[in-house]
Amino acid sequence: MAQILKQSVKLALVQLATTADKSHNLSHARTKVLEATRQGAKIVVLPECFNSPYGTKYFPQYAETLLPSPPTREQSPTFHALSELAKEAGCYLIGGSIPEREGGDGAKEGDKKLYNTSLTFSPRGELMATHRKVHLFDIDIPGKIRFKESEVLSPGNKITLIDLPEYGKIAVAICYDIRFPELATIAARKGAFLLLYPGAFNLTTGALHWELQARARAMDNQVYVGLCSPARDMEAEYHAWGHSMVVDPNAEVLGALDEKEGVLVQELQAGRIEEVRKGIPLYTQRRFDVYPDVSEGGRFEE
Ligand SMILES: NC(=O)CCC(=O)C(=O)O
Repeated sequence: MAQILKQSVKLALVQLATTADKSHNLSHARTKVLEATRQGAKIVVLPECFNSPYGTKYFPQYAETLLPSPPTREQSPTFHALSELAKEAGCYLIGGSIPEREGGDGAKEGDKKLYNTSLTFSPRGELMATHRKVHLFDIDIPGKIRFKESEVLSPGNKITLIDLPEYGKIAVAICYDIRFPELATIAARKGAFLLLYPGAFNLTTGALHWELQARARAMDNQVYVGLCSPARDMEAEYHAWGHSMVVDPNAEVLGALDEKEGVLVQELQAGRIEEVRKGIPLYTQRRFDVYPDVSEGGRFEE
């Protein structure tokens, strides 16, 4: 039987120090992505909101229009920067996420919906997939943190699975999406070898849940998981947790950063998923006579 990960591959997570200056963020991302590919990475991930500060008041200010695709350079400088960078670096580039403003002529500019959106480009610079964050980050922990993405953002409506022909399928979702295991399970059961989450947890939930979520999604589904955060900036309004990490199909942390800027490069081994699944054969032990098979559902188109 064909392996789920067809050949071993180096994955890089770029824990970028982001600023309020979009063009600086884009050129700095370029430097770091090229640093990753010089170390042999073929799949490179940027963090959630990698080209802007993270915060509801910033989303409208930094939003770019992506549709109809391809956008002009004026509509989306980030689309073009990522496309050119993927080509220059010769890697699959998961462009973290950016605030997106709905395109088209319909609504007035100020009424157009905003999304938190991730773009994935091929090594030829072609757009392969778009993921709009499905589960918006709305939490309120008294005395600690209140954040309501839904005050300005609209949710996406699909699961994003991407076929990288030489390696196999990956799934991309964004940060808070990781808390919803159904999404991960559906993607894994549809054949993903790797679940990627550009994300920006915070200092309250980060310590408690960041690694736990990553390892849980890996353990439940016996796949690789990568979480890519921005570096922490205590001068910014939102303090990201950092600690970007790669977890293997047996839920072991293969590598992790601290809170500072850094590039984590980790090899994902072909055959490792099968080895783990052979030892603990969840895949043949499910009881769909007792509970439903969630992977029979799932929406893949917006
Ligand atoms: N940007 C986010 O979605 C943050 C999610 C988060 O911090 C959490 O605890 O979940």
